Amino acid sequence: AQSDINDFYPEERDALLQIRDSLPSTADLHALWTGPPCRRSSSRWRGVACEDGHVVHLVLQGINLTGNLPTQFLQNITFMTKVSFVNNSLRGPLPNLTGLVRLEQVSLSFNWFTGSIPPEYAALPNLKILELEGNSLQGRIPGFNQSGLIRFNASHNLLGGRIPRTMALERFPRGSFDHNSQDLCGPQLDPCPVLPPPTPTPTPTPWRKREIGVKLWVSAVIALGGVTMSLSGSYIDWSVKMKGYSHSGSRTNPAERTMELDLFVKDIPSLGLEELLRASAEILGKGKNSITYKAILESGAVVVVKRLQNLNLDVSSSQKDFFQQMQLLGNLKHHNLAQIVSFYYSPDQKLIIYDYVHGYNLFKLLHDNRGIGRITLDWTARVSIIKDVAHGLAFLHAALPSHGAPHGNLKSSNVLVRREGLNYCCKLTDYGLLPLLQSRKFPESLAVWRSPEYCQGKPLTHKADVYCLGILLLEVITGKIPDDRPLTGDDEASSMDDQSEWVRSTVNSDWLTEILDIEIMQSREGHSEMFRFIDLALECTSGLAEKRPKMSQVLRRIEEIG
Ligand SMILES: Nc1ncnc2c1ncn2[C@@H]1O[C@H](COP(=O)(O)OP(=O)(O)OP(=O)(O)O)[C@@H](O)[C@H]1O
Repeated sequence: AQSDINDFYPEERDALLQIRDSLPSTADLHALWTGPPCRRSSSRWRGVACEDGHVVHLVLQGINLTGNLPTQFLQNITFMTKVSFVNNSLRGPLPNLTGLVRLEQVSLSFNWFTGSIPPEYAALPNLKILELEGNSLQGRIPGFNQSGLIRFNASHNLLGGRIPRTMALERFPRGSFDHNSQDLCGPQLDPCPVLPPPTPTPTPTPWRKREIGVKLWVSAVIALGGVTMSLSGSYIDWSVKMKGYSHSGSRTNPAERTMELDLFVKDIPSLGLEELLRASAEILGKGKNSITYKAILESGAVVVVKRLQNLNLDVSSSQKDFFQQMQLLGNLKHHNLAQIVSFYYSPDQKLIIYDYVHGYNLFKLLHDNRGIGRITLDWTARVSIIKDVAHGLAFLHAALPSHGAPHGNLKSSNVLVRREGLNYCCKLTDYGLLPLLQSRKFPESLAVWRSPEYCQGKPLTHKADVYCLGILLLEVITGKIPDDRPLTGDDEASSMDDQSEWVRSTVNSDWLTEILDIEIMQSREGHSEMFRFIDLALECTSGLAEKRPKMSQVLRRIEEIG
């Protein structure tokens, strides 16, 4: 009989070591994956499970595993039944799974995988769960028809064409397929066209070669170019995303493309739309109403492009309203706002182009990587962040007095934090879009839609932003993530379902110091300020909008405290 130590298969270990040795992550796999992966039916390796000395599960989720998965590495782990790399930063093609006949679960969602879904995935005889959502996969969906398939999700990719009409795939709802290319079709989404689309005639001059008179003044971001260029090699093809409207967007007319856009940054260097389309881009985030890209232009300049989606379903505003709103927002200048550089409108596409802010968003700074290896955010930094946020919001309130909620989407992921030496500088983004999104269709997609008054069907005022600021203050002080469960969307039910419960449970503690984020609790100074901020946050999150202070008062109090 083999001893325990030898009771594993070296080729399986070697395969796992390829990951350990080639992909950085926040889990220290070098320290955690030593010795044999399996001891009969147990494993000490993080994320690995074994049976009879064979590796059967590999589950590495949310550890920021970064880079290209070695494509063939799984081939030698022939007893594998479950593989999951959900919520990492893996790039390149999906792994080869040919011959892994025991596989029951393949979960690769929320990464940056590109290329197509390999047809051999449809030949895995025992597949029960396939999760691929939230990548950048292209091409057609293969004809999955495994009778045991109980979960399938390929949404939020760039897939196109006809969804194969198999019994297995027809069992899955719209949500398994939506947010892909416009031409992905089938009974689960929009029906496919009966006739093949006509060949375009005559063949137009390639759009890249057209004279496009669009100019964007981007010198403000050129200064950041050097920093971001160092990230080269990890970008998806931005022009693929944009071709959605350049080619298939039949309603886009050439005159519109050559129209001069309004520009909000005054410096001289110019840029055509052509160059924007050629820029390589990386997806920064996908929300219910938008996808946000970081685009690196040929000049090295970096911009952020927010592509608003679903507005044609929701928007009550016309092109004129969109232009007016963008003119208003683009002309706002404040050092605590991410500057809008320009915008683009076509019937199918609405783009807002911002200055790129080099740094992290506040959500990441507060919550990512808690535990070993985390860089803590001390109290001084938090006070300076709170002040910047309050200045940015107070400016918006003064500049847009007639707007319901001038920011409308204040939350920690929309606070961009740049480190400047020992100091932090924050810029608010995603502001001013409420008038363009007047629908209850996606009730969780704007922060003000979680305020008590909205949930009770009442109109939104500046006080809804104050409410969001109160939530943000509590998040900064307690380190707790605000309740983000989707609302029901049904007025009566959702009136009970705003974030008030989260506020109460967050501050409801017998020992006041227990509510402080552990990272600031240990600081020797500042406790009385922390509690004064909590008092202010509670006033800001009052269930009654009229009881909340005005933003100008909030700013004054923050200045007094800090
Ligand atoms: N101007 C910018 N500069 C740098 N990073 C940005 C900029 N704008 C947005 N980002 C980053 O892109 C991410 C995605 O933005 P996006 O607004 O789509 O996401 P979100 O905040 O998660 O969702 P929502 O659509 O509800 O605001 C943000 O979390 C932020 O970190």
